[in-house]
Amino acid sequence: MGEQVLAVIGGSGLYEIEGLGGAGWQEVTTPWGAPSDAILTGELGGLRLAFLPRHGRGHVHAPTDIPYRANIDALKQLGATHVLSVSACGSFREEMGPGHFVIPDQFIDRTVNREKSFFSGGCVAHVSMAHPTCRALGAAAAAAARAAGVTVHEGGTYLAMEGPQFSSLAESRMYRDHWGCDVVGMTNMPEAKLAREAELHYATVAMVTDYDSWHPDHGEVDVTEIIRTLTANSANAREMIARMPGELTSDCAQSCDRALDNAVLTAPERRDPDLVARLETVAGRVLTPR
Ligand SMILES: CSC[C@H]1O[C@H](OP(=O)(O)O)[C@H](O)[C@@H]1O
Ligand SMILES: Nc1ncnc2[nH]cnc12
Repeated sequence: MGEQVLAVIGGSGLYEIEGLGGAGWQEVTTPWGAPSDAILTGELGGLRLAFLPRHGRGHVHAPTDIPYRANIDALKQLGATHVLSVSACGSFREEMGPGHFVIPDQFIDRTVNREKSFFSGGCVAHVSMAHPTCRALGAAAAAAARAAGVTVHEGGTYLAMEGPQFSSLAESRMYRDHWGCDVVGMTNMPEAKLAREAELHYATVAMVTDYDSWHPDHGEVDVTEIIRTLTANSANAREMIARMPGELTSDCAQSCDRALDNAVLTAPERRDPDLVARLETVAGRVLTPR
């Protein structure tokens, strides 16, 4: 069992974290372009940690424009084995109120305008997304958040929408009443798909900021309201992250780290050498004879 390295992708409202030993911002280049920002690395309670602000410091990337592939590649280059996504979300459930954290175990991907795979013609691969999150990592995050005093809901379906506009009332009702979704956000797809392709353990902490627009007692989503809740959520997220070293285990029963076993269909002699070279970080384990 190699060393576990935790990557945290911070969402809206979480652009840096404090308390890392030997902290420094590292510029990382990737064959998929530049990541969202430099990556803050350091040590926390004996655990190596890498923190990447998904929208960049100062919130410069819109959900559609986030360089999702570069982010995952860069984190893996830095040795990440686990990726904990920390994201703001709207809630479709009365009981999942603003300030609560939800640990989804399913996603519905309604995004349409993003690069969703590292693989393509010249090296085709199909990984399973039946269980898109790492249960062990999600449970560790749930325990850390509860220890930080947060109300946590384990399990649920995250609807990933393209944005940047919020949902219409009809969409909000459809996601909630007909599709059975629990929370909505704009960024966890294709992030979760790419983490799976890169054989990383991935889980999301979806921090509720609002009731989207379906709730009869709450008005439509309002960004000012969201930001007010985001500030409190971000403080709780920092408390949760500080407790992750005590909760992270190597107990994954889903073999997230072997997701590419039997996934690559392109015959070795038909593979595009340039693409194979670009895939070295994410898929070198199965593509490059060692
Ligand atoms: C600030 S409201 C909308 C914005 O917040 C979420 O971002 P993230 O998932 O990175 O926390 C949501 O997905 C939207 O991008
Ligand atoms: N209601 C909502 N819809 C999409 N993304 C969100 N992020 C925070 N609240 C959201």
